[in-house]
Formats: sequence, structure tokens, C-alpha cells
Amino acid sequence: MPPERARRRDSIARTPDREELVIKVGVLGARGRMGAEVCRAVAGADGMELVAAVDEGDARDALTAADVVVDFTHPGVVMDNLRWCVEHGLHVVVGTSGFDPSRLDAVRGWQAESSGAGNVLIGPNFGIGAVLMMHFAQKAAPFFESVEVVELHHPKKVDAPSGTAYRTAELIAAARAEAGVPRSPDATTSELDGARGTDVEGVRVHAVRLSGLIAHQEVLLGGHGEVFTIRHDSMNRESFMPGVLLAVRKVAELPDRLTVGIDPLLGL
Ligand SMILES: NC(=O)C1=CN([C@@H]2O[C@H](COP(=O)(O)OP(=O)(O)OC[C@H]3O[C@@H](n4cnc5c(N)ncnc54)[C@H](OP(=O)(O)O)[C@@H]3O)[C@@H](O)[C@H]2O)C=CC1
Ligand SMILES: O=C(O)C1=N[C@H](C(=O)O)C[C@H](O)C1
Repeated sequence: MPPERARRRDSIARTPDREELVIKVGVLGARGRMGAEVCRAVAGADGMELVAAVDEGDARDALTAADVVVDFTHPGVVMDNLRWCVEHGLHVVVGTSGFDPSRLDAVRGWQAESSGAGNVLIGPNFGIGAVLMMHFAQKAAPFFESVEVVELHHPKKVDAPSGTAYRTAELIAAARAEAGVPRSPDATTSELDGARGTDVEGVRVHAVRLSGLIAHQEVLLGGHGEVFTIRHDSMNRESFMPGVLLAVRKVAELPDRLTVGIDPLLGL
């Protein structure tokens, strides 16, 4: 990384009077549903400048003008993009889904190998309500015998289950394991393929694809004679923008090279 760029990138993290520093932002997946919304949000945000809007088939070189790159592309291409950004010393905010523990390990490996690597913030969901839904689900999970996750999305979504549902199940599983709560009871011995959803770390996750929907999730927690339902609905893609802009503003200051979720930025 050229020394001048390294100095500027580090100053984003260190400058106490950050309000005066304009953060240069590049967007990957800029012509997509989310990427286009991010471009609009960045262009209209105080203290930010959109310096590169890159989509499939475009050269990534324009992104080197950025301090922070935002990726909303596709689970099949995000790792290649991320590796390129890490190797070019850029801070990255990733909204693209598809991150399992092995992918996170790969990112950590690239950061360890690359001197001057920037910070990476992977946000399974940038909706403030969705982050709270995951947080509350994690808190509630040890108190109920049964828990299942149902995610509901627009039919153009290419991956299932959603990154949000996957992350929610991981958090629930970790909370239950820590509290010593056994797996949810389930007497099923015969089923049509997929009828019981998929198993994410012992938590059943079900995916619905339906015209008219954007992004929705229910966490169902069942106990003795009671059911506690936590539901979140994203009514449009603009709803993700406050979280994305917060992540762009704060990614350089994060204490860890790799962070999953914007929870710490919300004080959770
Ligand atoms: N974290 C969050 O809060 C949210 C996350 N998401 C996630 O964001 C991702 C994108 O969703 P969405 O915007 O709906 O999807 P879209 O398909 O609308 O957008 C993806 C865009 O990325 C482009 N693209 C494909 N390959 C590359 C590449 N190598 N470099 C640059 N651009 C590329 C696509 O081009 P082409 O169409 O030509 O392939 C397309 O324009 C998904 O993983 C989704 O789950 C969505 C909403 C919120
Ligand atoms: O593809 C989408 O639309 C969304 N994807 C993310 C996910 O997979 O969790 C976030 C949100 O659910 C919208």
C-alpha cells in the first residue's frame, strides 16, 4: 500500500475531529438492489463522499481511492472481493450473506498475512430492529425448551437460509450451550426432505420465499404452556441504511480486525 494512502487510512481511525474528515467510500455491487441504495445513502450523507461505484464486469481499481469499501454483492463472489480489499489495505463493511466459521477464518488468515490490512466489519443484518431481534433471541434462548427460526424473504434472494437466520441460530445455540440447555425436543422420525427445515448448530431454521415480501424473521420460543415470538420486518431497503452508514463511520475505529455484527456500535 502506498505510504500516503496508509497515512490517510490511519488518520480516519485516529483523527479526533473526525467530523471534518470526509470518508471516501467505494461500493461493490453498486447496481444491485442494496448497492444502489447504499450509493444513494452515501452520496446524501454528511462527511462521506462516494468515490467508486463498482459492479460485475467493472475493474476494481477505482476502489483504491476509497477509505472504506462497502460490499453488497453475492455469496459466490464476496470472498474474492474481500481478499482483494484486504490485500489493498482498505477498511471493508460487508453486507453480503454467506459467512460461516470457515469463511471468517479465511478472512482472519488474509489479514494476518497482509501487512497494513484494514478492518473488516461483516454485518449479517444492518437493520437496527433486526440486530435487536438477534440480541433478544440470544437473551431469551436459554429460558425456553424449544426454539426455531423462520425467515421470510422476497423470491429474488439467491441464498437460503438468510445470513440473518444463520447468525441468529448461531447466537441462540451458543447461549443455550453456555447455559447447558439441551436441544429442542423433536420426535420426528419420518419426514419429507426439508419439512423440518435445516439444522444450524442444533437449531431448526425454515426459509420462506414469497412475492410481496422484503426481509422478515420470526424466532419462536416455546416453553410450558407459553410461546414467545420475536418478529422483525424490513419494509424497504432504505431501512438498512442507518446501520450501513454507522458501520462506514466506525469501521476504522473498531478494536478488532474482524468484527461480526454492528452490535458493539450500538452499545450492545
Ligand atoms: N446485511 C444486510 O443488512 C443485508 C444484506 N443483504 C445481502 O446483500 C447481498 C446483495 O443483495 P441484493 O442487493 O438484494 O442483490 P442483487 O443481486 O440485487 O445485487 C448484487 C449486485 O452485485 C453484482 N455483482 C455480482 N458479482 C459482482 C462482482 N464480482 N463484483 C461486483 N459486483 C458484483 C450483481 O451484478 P449481476 O446482477 O450482474 O450479477 C448485482 O448488481 C445478498 O447477499 C443479500 O443477502 C441484503 C439486504 C440487507
Ligand atoms: O437478501 C436479502 O434481501 C437480505 N439478506 C440478508 C440476509 O441474508 O440475512 C439480510 C436481510 O435479511 C435481507
